[in-house]
Amino acid sequence: MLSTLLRERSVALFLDFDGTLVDIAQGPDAIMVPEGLRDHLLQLDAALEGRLALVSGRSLADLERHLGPVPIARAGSHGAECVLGDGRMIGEPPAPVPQALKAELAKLEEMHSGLEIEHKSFGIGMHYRAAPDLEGTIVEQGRILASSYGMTIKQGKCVVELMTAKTDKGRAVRSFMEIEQFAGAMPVFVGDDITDEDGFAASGEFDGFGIAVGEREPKLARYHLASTDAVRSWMQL
Ligand SMILES: O=P(O)(O)OC[C@H]1O[C@H](O[C@H]2O[C@H](CO)[C@@H](O)[C@H](O)[C@H]2O)[C@H](O)[C@@H](O)[C@@H]1O
Repeated sequence: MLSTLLRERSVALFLDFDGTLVDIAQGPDAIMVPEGLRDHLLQLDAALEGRLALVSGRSLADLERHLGPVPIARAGSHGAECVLGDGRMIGEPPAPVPQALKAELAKLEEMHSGLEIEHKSFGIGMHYRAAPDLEGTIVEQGRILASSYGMTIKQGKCVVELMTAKTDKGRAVRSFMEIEQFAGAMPVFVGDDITDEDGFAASGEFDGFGIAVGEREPKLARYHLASTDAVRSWMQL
């Protein structure tokens, strides 16, 4: 339990969003945010003296759309945008998504029924959860587009993402750990997807560890929680 850990160590807690705090749904906008989650996060942040950070593949604007304003540290777009609880930004924001790419993706979406394009502040999500057979095609198209537009490609659960910045969740953890309020604490990163492995690895660099959530076989996590419900129970203070 987190409460036991907090009695022993000064902890910096990094929480992924989709698949960790909220259940995976059919599309990016179909998620159901559990009642009381925002208040629970605020309580946790207070108990951790500001050393809680959300680290999501979603943009910060999208996180806020689902959670409401959350004055806690958070990283969006896989670490491309990091802010502290008081709104101070860490680093520079990356480049926006090129218009020409948006136009190509609109055509691709028309061609493939079941493909959903998610427009994010600094990236694009190509979702194929509604048509899993499209995986090969979408991965291939993603590689071609990433190379033509000089973008970084990432794969997650039924999604191929193109990012304008070379970034990952490990970079977000390192950025926060350099800030005074996080420095010296033991990072614990909780996440369910492949992209969370970078967060697990970075936590290890600071003598911390990762906790994998759900059914995916993790590579670098030390512990495991079965579901988002289990995560929320583990986080009870
Ligand atoms: O890092 P996360 O907070 O876990 O965000 C990762 C991606 O999550 C979202 O996509 C995933 O969740 C959707 C809703 O449950 C699901 O339909 C989709 O198949 C998943 O890949 C989000 O839409 C992406 O932008 C995030 O990068």
